[in-house]
Amino acid sequence: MSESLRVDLLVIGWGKGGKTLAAKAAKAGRRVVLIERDAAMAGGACINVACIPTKALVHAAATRRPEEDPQTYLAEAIRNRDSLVAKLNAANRAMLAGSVTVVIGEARFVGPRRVSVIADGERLEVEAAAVVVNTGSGPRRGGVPGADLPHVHDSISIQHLARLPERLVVVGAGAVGLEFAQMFAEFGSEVTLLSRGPVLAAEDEELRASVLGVLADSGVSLVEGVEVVEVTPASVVTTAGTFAADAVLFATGRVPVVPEGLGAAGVDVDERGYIAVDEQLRTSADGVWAVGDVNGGPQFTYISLDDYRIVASQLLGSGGRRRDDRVAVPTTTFVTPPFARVGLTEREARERGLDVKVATRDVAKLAMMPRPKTVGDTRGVVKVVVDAGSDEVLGFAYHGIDAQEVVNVVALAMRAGVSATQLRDGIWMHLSSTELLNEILDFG
Ligand SMILES: Cc1cc2nc3c(=O)[nH]c(=O)nc-3n(C[C@H](O)[C@H](O)[C@H](O)COP(=O)(O)OP(=O)(O)OC[C@H]3O[C@@H](n4cnc5c(N)ncnc54)[C@H](O)[C@@H]3O)c2cc1C
Ligand SMILES: NC(=O)c1ccc[n+]([C@@H]2O[C@H](COP(=O)([O-])OP(=O)(O)OC[C@H]3O[C@@H](n4cnc5c(N)ncnc54)[C@H](O)[C@@H]3O)[C@@H](O)[C@H]2O)c1
Repeated sequence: MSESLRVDLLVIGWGKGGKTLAAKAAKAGRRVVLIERDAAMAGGACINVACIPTKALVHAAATRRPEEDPQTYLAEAIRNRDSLVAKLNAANRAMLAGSVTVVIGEARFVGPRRVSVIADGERLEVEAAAVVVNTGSGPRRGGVPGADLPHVHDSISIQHLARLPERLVVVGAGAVGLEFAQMFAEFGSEVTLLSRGPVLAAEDEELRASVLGVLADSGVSLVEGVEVVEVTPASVVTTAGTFAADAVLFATGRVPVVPEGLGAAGVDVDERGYIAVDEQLRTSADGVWAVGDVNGGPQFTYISLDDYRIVASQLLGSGGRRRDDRVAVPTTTFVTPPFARVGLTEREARERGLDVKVATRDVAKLAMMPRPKTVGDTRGVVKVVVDAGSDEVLGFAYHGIDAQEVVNVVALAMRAGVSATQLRDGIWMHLSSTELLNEILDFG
């Protein structure tokens, strides 16, 4: 049997941007269908397999006491993570229940704004006035011999290991590589991190050294400037020698996940295979938008959420919001302690010929921010780059506790035109990590 539906909005994929849009549009009285291909992915990657489960494991690893048995501890951490994910997954289902028609099955375009899906053994066709593609990205697997051996993992499968590997080799040192390398070292594995080029190459040297220092202290052996040649059942063969491994993680970036039938829908992709969009996230097909990782923008949950705002402004509002409205977007890599940045590095600022004032401090030496001392983690370094003429904060990088919070304050200041002096003279709660701004920005 086959059924056909005509609705106002069809969302393909249960990602952050799409689910938020589906809920808002339904609340505004629109008829909305959301199609998700995997029942276990209710709520999308972030809550089920990416941000949240990995940060739960990072926290568990960082708080393991040396006397705790690594195998038992990992098993417990995985159980706790599973229980958290199950709760979030259920909450996400509940959020759309009763307002959005959710269909579980793989969506495939069969024409302009027309999609076909097999759900519960039946074929359903959905035609919509507006279609939003939110199908995400998937891990890029290593294209070397042996990369499909059973002990070779991506960022999802490595989270479900039955036993902690004695020796783990991590290939790729982006956010995933850094977070997992340190996490597994702290769980008790012997970890080797292999990187093609220098790790955190875009960062100023003080920050790079600080992050690499904590990785080394956690027991991660870093090898830079190396290419993987082959994976064997017990090793990773590289241009810099052979590394023993009973598990291997490929953390070598992401590839787009696009629905089949983009041609039938008139939706173009770019040279990397991501759906091509303009500054309002419109695709080449009228009435079709792409949000989240699949549109080739920065791959963060909060960017997918901002993509939602851009599409919502067109479908439910006055249509003004654009991608190029984004200013001072912060990032955080969740090593322990975390490393956050917003804006320019000193090197970038100087390369642009800007006249800058720069301050760098070790967290341990910040007299006006006692919080790290009270929680027993004084690792890290903080650096700020200020325009000497305008007093504008050009860049801020902080490796230390609460970095993911402090960077948001600085990012907001940069967006709102709050000067470095105003940030320095801010009345910041004692004890908070924000207090570091009172000290680091005091150039006097
Ligand atoms: C290990 C890891 C850790 C991360 N940590 C962070 C972090 O700490 N902070 C952060 O901001 N970002 C983090 N990210 C990035 C973040 O997870 C992604 O940017 C974000 O989840 C992308 O969401 P999205 O909106 O693109 O869609 P997704 O959440 O990827 O959802 C896409 C959905 O579409 C479904 N789908 C695909 N094709 C079809 C189809 N044809 N039909 C129906 N459904 C389909 C998929 O099953 C999936 O559920 C992390 C990523 C990884 C891999
Ligand atoms: N804390 C966070 O916000 C967070 C955490 C994890 C992931 N993410 C997001 O997920 C995405 C994916 O992360 P990722 O770390 O997989 O990707 P990435 O693109 O950040 O890093 C991949 C690294 O692997 C290297 N590489 C690629 N192919 C290689 C090969 N064959 N051999 C050796 N090295 C190779 C690349 O040069 C790069 O340094 C990122 O875009 C990131 O934004 C965010």
